[in-house]
Amino acid sequence: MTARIIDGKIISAELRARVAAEVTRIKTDHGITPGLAVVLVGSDPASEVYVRSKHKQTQEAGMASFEHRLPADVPQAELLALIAKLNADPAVHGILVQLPLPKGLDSTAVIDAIDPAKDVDGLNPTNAGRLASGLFALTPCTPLGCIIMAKQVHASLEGMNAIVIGRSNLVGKPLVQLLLNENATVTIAHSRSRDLPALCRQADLVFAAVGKAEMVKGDWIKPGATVIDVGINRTPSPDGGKDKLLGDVAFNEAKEVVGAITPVPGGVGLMTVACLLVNTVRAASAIHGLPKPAV
Ligand SMILES: Nc1nc2c(c(=O)[nH]1)N[C@@H](CN(C=O)c1ccc(C(=O)N[C@@H](CCC(=O)O)C(=O)O)cc1)CN2
Repeated sequence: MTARIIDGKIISAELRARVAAEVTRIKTDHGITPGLAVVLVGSDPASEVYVRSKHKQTQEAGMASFEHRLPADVPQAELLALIAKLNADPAVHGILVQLPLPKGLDSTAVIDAIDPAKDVDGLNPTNAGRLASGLFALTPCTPLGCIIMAKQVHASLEGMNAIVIGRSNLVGKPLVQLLLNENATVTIAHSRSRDLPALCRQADLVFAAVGKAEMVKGDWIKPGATVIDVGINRTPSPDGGKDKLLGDVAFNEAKEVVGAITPVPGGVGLMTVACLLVNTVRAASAIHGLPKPAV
């Protein structure tokens, strides 16, 4: 069987074009420019790359981008004061604090401080609770991207057996809720699950979000299954060159078995930023009481 490669480059570009069209419409019809504020604390090299990409793509979509950089040793109170300022700023419709935060800062308190209406990461307990209750919520970006990618292969996920490997607040837990909203049958597995390979083999849809390079092997996968690989594991290159990016799935083994699979890089990661733009448009529309946007 030849595996279909689910191309994040193409799907994210299409989504970003739809966001840009929606931004133009909101500006023309309502005179509102959606604005996103991204807060980067410290200088983690991967976070720097992600924040630069967020800034560039926000501007390309026609939105206002506000970047705030703080030193790694910033006092918690100063970070919370910046969040309070952004909560009150009418030009800012979305607030995102890049994670992970440097040691010594309490990320739970920081996320709690973000106005739920501007929480474009969907991590505030109000949004997490609303999502779990089936209400309108801003939803974490990577799980949103996972669902969009799965739906490129299956128009409906209803009744499918899905496994989510990983139970983080950023990916695993919200992804389970989104899959339930799609009427999938969901198993959530984690480091303490017994016989993970056997659980995995029952799934039509595999979402791997464990953060361990190539942990999910080819013989764990049901033939023809769809695999969405959320892992981005930086691994030293054997020849001492640039680090390699590996997913949580052993891609070369898996592609011989699956029906469709996302690559790493070039898969889910690219959807994360595109979905952040979607959430910013949704937040701006909700804050101003505009009709639901077309993205
Ligand atoms: N506040 C948040 N922090 C973090 C999130 C998040 O959703 N909210 N997710 C990740 C990092 N992330 C966005 O912030 C992110 C990850 C990956 C990519 C991406 O484009 N990946 C590329 C490879 C890029 C590379 O070379 O590193 C790909 O997979 O092809 C974008 C954004 C943790 N923090």
